Amino acid sequence: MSEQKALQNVRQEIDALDEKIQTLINARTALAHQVAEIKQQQADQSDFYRPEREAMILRRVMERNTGPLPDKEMARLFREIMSACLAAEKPLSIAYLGPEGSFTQSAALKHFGGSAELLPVSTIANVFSAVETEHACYGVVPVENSTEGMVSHTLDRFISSSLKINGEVSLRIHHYLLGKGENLSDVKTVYAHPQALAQCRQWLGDQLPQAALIPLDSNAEAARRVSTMDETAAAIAASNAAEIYNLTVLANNIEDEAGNTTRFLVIGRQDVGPSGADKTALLVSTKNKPGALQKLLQPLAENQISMSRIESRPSRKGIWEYVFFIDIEGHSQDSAVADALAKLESESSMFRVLGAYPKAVL
Ligand SMILES: C=C(O[C@@H]1C=C(C(=O)O)C=C[C@H]1O)C(=O)O
Repeated sequence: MSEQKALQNVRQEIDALDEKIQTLINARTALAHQVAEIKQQQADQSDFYRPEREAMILRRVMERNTGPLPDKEMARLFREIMSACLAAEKPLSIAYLGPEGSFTQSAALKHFGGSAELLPVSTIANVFSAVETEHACYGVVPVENSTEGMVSHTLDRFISSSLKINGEVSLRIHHYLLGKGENLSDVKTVYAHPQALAQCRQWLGDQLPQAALIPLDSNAEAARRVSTMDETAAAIAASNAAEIYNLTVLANNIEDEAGNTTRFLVIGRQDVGPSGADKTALLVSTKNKPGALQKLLQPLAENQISMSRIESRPSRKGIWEYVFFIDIEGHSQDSAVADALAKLESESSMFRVLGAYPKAVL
């Protein structure tokens, strides 16, 4: 058989498979439609978007995958199929810390897929407000970076908000230096979010020791601003900002830490059920007396629940009063967790479950 003929045969097989895949995707969409109809009839009008169900589906896709397509790639495709199925029933609007081209946009896309309607919002506080006022179904905000630690604006906003944490997204962060010219040596001023400036501190010190470093609200805002300036200005931003704002890449992967990762939270108004691999976030405060924090955390140790993070923030109610943000493994409805939380609540002066949600899958 000639090579040409062999190629033709394989392509015919691909075409036949594509047809089957397409039929199956439409059959799946029809089933998702049935689910939506049942949900519509229910008295409590339960939420159309179910993060725990989606997480379980994606984990199962990865578990049963035998390749040759890698697990993550396969899960990404299913992420898109679910995104499209859901959008056919109820388009989800997602407010995120913009502007367009921000890392938070990439996180929102990674979590909700390409069929969600993404709404850029200018501050973290406004992402919360957009969801609180029901202008958006969900919101996405950064919460911590592996190099620079927590994003305090996000934690603080939870103190005054009744929104829940409905999910998390983990995103590997690569920073790019974007400018108008061709040469790094022309750059005299670098604009970026303070976190990005901090994450690239060493590189900037080595490569651009004379440059002025100007903090702005976001990296995408820095890229937008630099697009209106001359070749002496540069921005630190994500690679997609280069296309959006028509800038050239002067240097890539300029972050100091090789594993630089940011964690984002999905915020919403619903309570999410257990998915089998979950986290619970708590907001607690305790009386300011010796040993109080230790006593507060005792029930977690007794129930063998691991705490993955604890942050303290001023309560803003009185000076030297603090609240604690605590992340634990497991879902607040799991019996060992529920038991520990009941004890923890009785030891605290303020106690709230900020959310129980599936661990990031992708
Ligand atoms: C179909 C459902 O609703 C939504 C769509 C899903 C899907 O396409 O698989 C999964 C969970 C929900 O976000 C469901 O609840 O099962």
